[in-house]
Amino acid sequence: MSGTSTGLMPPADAVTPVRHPEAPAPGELLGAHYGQCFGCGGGQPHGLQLEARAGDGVSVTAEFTVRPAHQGAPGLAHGGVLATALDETLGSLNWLLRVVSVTGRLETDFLLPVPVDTVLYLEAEVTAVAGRKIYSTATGRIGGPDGPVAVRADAVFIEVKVDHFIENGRPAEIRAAMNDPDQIRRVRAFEVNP
Ligand SMILES: CCCCCCCCCCCCCC(=O)SCCNC(=O)CCNC(=O)[C@H](O)C(C)(C)COP(=O)(O)OP(=O)(O)OC[C@H]1O[C@@H](n2cnc3c(N)ncnc32)[C@H](O)[C@@H]1OP(=O)(O)O
Repeated sequence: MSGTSTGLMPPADAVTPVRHPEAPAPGELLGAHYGQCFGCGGGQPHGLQLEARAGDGVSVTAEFTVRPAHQGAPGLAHGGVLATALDETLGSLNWLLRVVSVTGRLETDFLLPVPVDTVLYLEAEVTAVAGRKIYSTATGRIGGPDGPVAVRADAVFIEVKVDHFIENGRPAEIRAAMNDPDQIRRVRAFEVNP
């Protein structure tokens, strides 16, 4: 059973997550955090183009339709693509906390095969916060939002500053992002202290 790895257990001093007062309202579409993101960007034709919405508390929902480009076995989604869908949904929780964080650890259970053309109904929530560590969990259901859980994950995201991307990203893409007013707006929208 998942959720028991040492790195995924919140420490004793972890606190309950708090939804930022300026977080998008429940039901609001969050939009892509970066147009070239493989998980959510519109600029990646074979990407997941996952659309997440704010939920209640510190939670989000998202939908992802498995396309032929996402196959691993004939007619079935690749496990890495499903893990990406979970990772992306968990990453969009950043908008609710208004912090920038990156995946530190992602532990995934694959419970049911997911055929091409299936819509994966995803839900994610932050369960605890300890310093820069953000503990979260996600499920992906098939057959409808209340259908059986096909995939699930537990994760620890680590809060970073925007400098994390500027210092580590390839310069060409960083320059392009810094020159894109929409990108700057998006980053500011989920970073309290830019
Ligand atoms: C300009 C464009 C901006 C675009 C915005 C895009 C937003 C992105 C959206 C998301 C897109 C989708 C999502 C994606 O795809 S995000 C992409 C995939 N993830 C990454 O690339 C992350 C790569 N890793 C790193 O860069 C570093 O290792 C990080 C930054 C994570 C930590 O290195 P750093 O030197 O900063 O920190 P630290 O080592 O002092 O650790 C600090 C604390 O954290 C704890 N810890 C660390 N690792 C782990 C672990 N694996 N499990 C459990 N705990 C871990 C550690 O024990 C310590 O705890 P404590 O001692 O305090 O108790």
